[in-house]
Amino acid sequence: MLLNADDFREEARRLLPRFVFDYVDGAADDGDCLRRNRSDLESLTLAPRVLRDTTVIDTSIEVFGRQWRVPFGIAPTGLNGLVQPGGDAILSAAADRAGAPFALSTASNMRLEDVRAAAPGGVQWMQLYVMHREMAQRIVQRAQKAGYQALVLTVDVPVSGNRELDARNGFKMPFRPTPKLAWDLITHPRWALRAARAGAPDFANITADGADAGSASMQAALLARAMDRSLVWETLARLRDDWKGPLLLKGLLHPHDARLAVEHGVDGLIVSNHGGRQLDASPSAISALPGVVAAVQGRMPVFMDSGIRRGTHIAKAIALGATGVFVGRPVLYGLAARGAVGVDRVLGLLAEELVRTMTLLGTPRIADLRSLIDAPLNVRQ
Ligand SMILES: Cc1cc2nc3c(=O)[nH]c(=O)nc-3n(C[C@H](O)[C@H](O)[C@H](O)COP(=O)(O)O)c2cc1C
Ligand SMILES: CCCCCCC(=O)C(=O)O
Repeated sequence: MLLNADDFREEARRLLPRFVFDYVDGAADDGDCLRRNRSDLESLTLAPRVLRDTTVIDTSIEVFGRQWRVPFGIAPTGLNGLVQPGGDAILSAAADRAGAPFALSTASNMRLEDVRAAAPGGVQWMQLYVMHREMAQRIVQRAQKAGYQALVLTVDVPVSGNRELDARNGFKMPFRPTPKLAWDLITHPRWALRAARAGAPDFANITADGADAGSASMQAALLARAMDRSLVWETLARLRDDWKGPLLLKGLLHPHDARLAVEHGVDGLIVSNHGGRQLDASPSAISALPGVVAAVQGRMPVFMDSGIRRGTHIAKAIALGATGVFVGRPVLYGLAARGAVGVDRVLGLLAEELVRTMTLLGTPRIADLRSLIDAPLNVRQ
């Protein structure tokens, strides 16, 4: 039975070729940070209040003038077309149905304009990787024109994390079958057939860029996660000018960086260690959250991702000051397991678990969760 995010993970493991599952599920080096994300979330406790009216539970929040029905959204993940062709359109539409935001990765296999069209009424944010400044500028312009409401600059990938599982699996694009990969495909015929019908996925936002050969070298750069490492706080000003809507930084963990973000006119933060896929020595995102929240002093919303698998995890992050959270792998497990229905179910499970948690805690509104931290409750920091 598929009763929680971990069940969907096992189903995804069964249905996806090994190299795809490992790409989605894997982490950097030894997976220490990945495990820490989860165990730190698990070790926190929330002491419930009793005899409070919880007849109606309201999980909605308002972010940048838009109402979210739930305080969580779908994090940007690249190469979703590998999990299922058209993955980003499916995820985006599912987020919209759940009243949640969707963040599209620069490394999508679909053009950002097409993903936007899949859920024109939804909250959609565009994630930016800067391999090349002019190309990034064009992506920003296209995202603005297509109607993305916020821009998320990912700042924790100056270089790729060390993904040994991918190396062992010979996972690289363009896809060149080796005997090991061929066996992987033969033993997962449903996935292989669907992928063969759809054709080899590429980085559609880069190929759609139009700038002559920009494409080939930029695709290679993105594949290698070879970003522009000369990007610094001072050069953020250009992006700040180009993008007219809210600008968020994703991948911050240090309170001092949070203060710099405030000084540089950033509108929001996503405290994240990339789901443990970058620096394996990083602190868990949940343990870094209170320091960032304190540094920001309410001057902008602070979101968190990395390790969220349960409604209780969402409640804990909010109790520690997060405006809301994002989930990465769980929705990809849902997509792999049952397509759109699976994504709906994973989002639905998280929402149901959150409602149950809020009822058990005696906190009918999201703001009540936030005040848990100031109350004499057992919330460890
Ligand atoms: C398969 C995969 C691809 C990812 N691709 C991107 C990406 O293109 N851009 C980005 O900013 N973060 C990317 N991330 C990181 C996620 O946005 C997010 O930080 C992370 O998945 C959160 O951790 P969780 O998977 O434990 O929820 C990726 C994560 C995964 C699992
Ligand atoms: C193989 C290149 C994928 C692009 C970047 C995806 C990503 O950020 C990740 O964590 O993986």
